Amino acid sequence: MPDIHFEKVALIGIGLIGSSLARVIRRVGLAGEIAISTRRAETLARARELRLGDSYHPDAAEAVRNAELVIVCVPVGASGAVAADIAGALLPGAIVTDVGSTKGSVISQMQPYLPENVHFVPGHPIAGTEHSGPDAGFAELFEGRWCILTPPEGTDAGAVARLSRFWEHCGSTVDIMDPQHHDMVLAIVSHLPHIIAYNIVGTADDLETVTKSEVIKYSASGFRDFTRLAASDPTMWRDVCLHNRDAILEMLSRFSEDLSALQRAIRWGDGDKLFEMFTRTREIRRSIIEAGQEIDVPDFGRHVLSHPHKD
Ligand SMILES: NC(=O)C1=CN([C@@H]2O[C@H](COP(=O)(O)OP(=O)(O)OC[C@H]3O[C@@H](n4cnc5c(N)ncnc54)[C@H](O)[C@@H]3O)[C@@H](O)[C@H]2O)C=CC1
Ligand SMILES: O=C(O)C(=O)Cc1ccc(O)cc1
Repeated sequence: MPDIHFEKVALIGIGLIGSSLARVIRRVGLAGEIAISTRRAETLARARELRLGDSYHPDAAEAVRNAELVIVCVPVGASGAVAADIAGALLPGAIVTDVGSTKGSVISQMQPYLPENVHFVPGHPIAGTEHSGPDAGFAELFEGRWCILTPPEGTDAGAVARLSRFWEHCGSTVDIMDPQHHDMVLAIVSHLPHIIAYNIVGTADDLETVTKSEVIKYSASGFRDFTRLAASDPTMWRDVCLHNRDAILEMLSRFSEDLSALQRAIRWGDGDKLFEMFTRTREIRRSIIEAGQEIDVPDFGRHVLSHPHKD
């Protein structure tokens, strides 16, 4: 039995992250009841077929009624609308959290709606795949991963501790961070790589001199890695770009400057510069592996490619 237990947990949004949470909450025994709500009737029906929860609600406010823990698992652009929907039905003393990839924007969208008598502790599991929808989730997703919490100043320490313990039972290690800092860090380590992947795959697709079938046929593992990221959910990544705009633009402008320097070194045949740079970056990879962070995305969800998800 875990040392933390919620009588009722409500999951709003039941895609990759929401359904992974439902599975691990059930497996570990973190809740007496799992209530699920999501926007589309088909997705809710699929969650029911998969037996992800104990109750299913087209209306998010119904799902959160009497829930001690509410986890909002929707694309970041929808978090304000969800907060508006659930605000009037929240249990006094409940913990309200989310899993969004951006934090500053989620806080500014949700906080104005939330009553004073709930504990708002925004969160972000640094764990995911390129798949989406309720079929894509798996209970092990959060194992050995970080989860960042960004509680606003003055948040009740007991609520932060309870939510931290919850994520630890899901297999994660928790870090507490300022939301602005979170958004800057994630812009470089997660958002930019996805944007670069979308861009390079788009560039390859637009080429006139190289055919699409050649791109597919000869794609070496480097290009394949980009195609995995570029297959990620368009709604989710549109929202990330729109909702972490400043940090992403800052990182993109640094990236462009460095790319220009690289371009110049190639144009002028400056082998020393190229060698120096490629040697420096190699060290980062080595440090990641030494820190035990080099975990390939597991194959658990791959079969869902045959179940295209429409959300
Ligand atoms: N996919 C990933 O690798 C990761 C995603 N995240 C974050 O988790 C959140 C959810 O992402 P995924 O589970 O991957 O997305 P998903 O596309 O698999 O699932 C999203 C869910 O939200 C529901 N939804 C969309 N708009 C809604 C609305 N207005 N009201 C109620 N439900 C709504 C959809 O029906 C679906 O059930 C996003 O904020 C994303 O930034 C965080 C870490 C990793
Ligand atoms: O699939 C991958 O490689 C990811 O990077 C998953 C991911 C996507 C978004 C997040 O906010 C956190 C993790």
